[in-house]
Amino acid sequence: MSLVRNSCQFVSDNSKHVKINKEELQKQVNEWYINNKHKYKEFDEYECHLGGDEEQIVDFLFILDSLNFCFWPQKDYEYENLSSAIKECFQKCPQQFKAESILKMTFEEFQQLLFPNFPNFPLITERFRLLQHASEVLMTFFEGEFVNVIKAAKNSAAKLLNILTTQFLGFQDHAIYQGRQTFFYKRSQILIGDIYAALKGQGLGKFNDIEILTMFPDYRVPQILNQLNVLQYDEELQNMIKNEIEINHGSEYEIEIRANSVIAVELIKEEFKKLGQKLNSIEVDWMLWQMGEELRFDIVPHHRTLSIYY
Ligand SMILES: Nc1nc2c(c(CN[C@H]3C=C[C@H](O)[C@@H]3O)cn2[C@@H]2O[C@H](COP(=O)(O)O)[C@@H](O)[C@H]2O)c(=O)[nH]1
Repeated sequence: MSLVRNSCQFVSDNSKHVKINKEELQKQVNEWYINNKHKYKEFDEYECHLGGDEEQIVDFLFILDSLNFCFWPQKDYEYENLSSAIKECFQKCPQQFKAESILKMTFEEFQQLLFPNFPNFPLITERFRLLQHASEVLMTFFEGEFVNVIKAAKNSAAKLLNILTTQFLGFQDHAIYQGRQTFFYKRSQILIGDIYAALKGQGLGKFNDIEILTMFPDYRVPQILNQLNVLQYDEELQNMIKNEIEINHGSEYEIEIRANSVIAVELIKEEFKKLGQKLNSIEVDWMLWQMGEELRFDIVPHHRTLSIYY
């Protein structure tokens, strides 16, 4: 995706607080390659829980990835908890998350469905607002069906990304760095990646240009890259993260962390290619995200930014 790659490259070339250690990166890729770390776990969690109905699976992913952000402020509730809660709703009553039903849903019903034990879950009112907004867009432009958004993209990931980031406010994940627009598009790209992975590139999951997606700049992948010294932070930034001091959305720190994560994954992909292992950026992402998840209690803390984008 040239918007994301090109704008993140500019940030990486001009970063003051974050540096990519290319030697460390090469060393890591060789280690991962030898230990087959790039054979990431296939994500087939969806089918076994949603009976393989592809429309229901993409509806589930649209809801999930409209809400898939900022879990860190709340202990004992992570991505997996949200994924399971939404899946349970779909198993009990798939109509509940159709756009028409969401527009009739009260905030209390929403909170009870997805965050029953956390009435004050971080950004919970934002999550409800984003879901209602997305439902209004589906009703207004896509006859209330997310599957019509996918069909409008005609098997192009680039087209689907463009529709998601132009029609849905919640997916407009970009920032301004030294006056320039910098694109990340984390949740819209992860939504496309999830549709592709869950449907194994078939049917509604068939994209002729899936390789245009970049990694999904969240807070877990930079965390593992920092732990492995692939991403090096200046002392001030490293101390803020070590002391779990919040970093503002849109700050140079935050943008440089996210943009250098995007570029580091591109460089990792190139190193794998030199070893004869062709991977898409999303496959490198999944490998790193799973590593970060597994090690999350034993590695340096991740950066803490309150955001609806990741
Ligand atoms: N870069 C990247 N970020 C990802 C994911 C996922 C999970 N997705 C896969 C898993 C199964 C499905 O097949 C999905 O493909 C969640 N996140 C982000 O992490 C953060 C959540 O972390 P914690 O607080 O520990 O739950 C939060 O920002 C969330 O948005 C990914 O894959 N890549």
